[in-house]
Amino acid sequence: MSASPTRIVVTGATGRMGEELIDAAGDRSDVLVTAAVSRTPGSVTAEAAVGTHLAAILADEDDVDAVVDFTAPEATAEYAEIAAEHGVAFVTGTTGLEDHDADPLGALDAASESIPVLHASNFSRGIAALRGAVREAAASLPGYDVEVTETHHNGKRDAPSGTALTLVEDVEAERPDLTDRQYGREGEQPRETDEIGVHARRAGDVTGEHEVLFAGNRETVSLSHSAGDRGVFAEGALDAAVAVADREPGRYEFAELLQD
Ligand SMILES: NC(=O)C1=CN([C@@H]2O[C@H](COP(=O)(O)OP(=O)(O)OC[C@H]3O[C@@H](n4cnc5c(N)ncnc54)[C@H](O)[C@@H]3O)[C@@H](O)[C@H]2O)C=CC1
Ligand SMILES: O=C(O)C1=N[C@H](C(=O)O)C[C@H](O)C1
Repeated sequence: MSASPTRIVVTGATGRMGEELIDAAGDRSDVLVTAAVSRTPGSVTAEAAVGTHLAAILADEDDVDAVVDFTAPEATAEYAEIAAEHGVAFVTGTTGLEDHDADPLGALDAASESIPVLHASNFSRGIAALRGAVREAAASLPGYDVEVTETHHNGKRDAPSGTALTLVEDVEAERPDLTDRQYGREGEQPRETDEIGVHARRAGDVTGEHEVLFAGNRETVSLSHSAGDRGVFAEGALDAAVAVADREPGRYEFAELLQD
């Protein structure tokens, strides 16, 4: 007999990722969307309870295992706290959390004292593999210039992307000499050796592209990833929800779950 499905609540349910999560969950037997939370109008396709407030939904719904959240930093801060109050695991892919007034990163840390919490700037397995390759290249190409470029659809709110910032951190971990993040360039600005360039492009309906370029010693190495559609992220987030729902309270990493 198969195990019972992980019961999830999707926030931001009428957003691009919310819709994708509900679609992807509909094709799986290991997750069940029991409720959808949306503060903006739109139709929710799941046969699930629909509400505007996560707290009310969690008070009404029994046996929810995890909240899966792709919204906005202020919402993620609020929802993490509510999930913790109800003892429900919290999986979020929201980006732009750094230096935000609502302190979403602090809220995730606080919530992780009582529930499992997993935040990933990118839930694609391809990006998890790219990160490993980037760390390896950064370690074995000392002194090379590094430039990170991302391209996303014109509806994206934050820049640079959360994934680009994660890739920059991966490079910096191996290259402590790169202390100056250079977000775009203009005017007279010759490149300094301690710079790591970070560039964001917004155009049309591009799902998400990332490139890390290493250049030096008369050669270039380019490591890149392109997401074909948002289902890639939705699948990874649902895998994460299934994997962490029953774990001990704490912070979890997407890459570590892929190794289990
Ligand atoms: N980690 C990953 O793999 C991925 C992360 N993302 C991130 O997920 C987030 C959402 O992306 P999309 O779905 O494209 O955005 P979207 O704009 O299509 O949807 C956002 C949803 O959040 C809701 N929302 C926004 N502000 C809110 C608030 N203050 N309170 C309650 N609900 C609120 C909106 O009503 C909407 O339903 C972004 O931060 C994006 O960067 C997107 C794709 C993949
Ligand atoms: O907003 C998006 O669309 C995406 N956001 C994430 C990010 O900021 O890195 C992940 C993915 O690239 C799509």
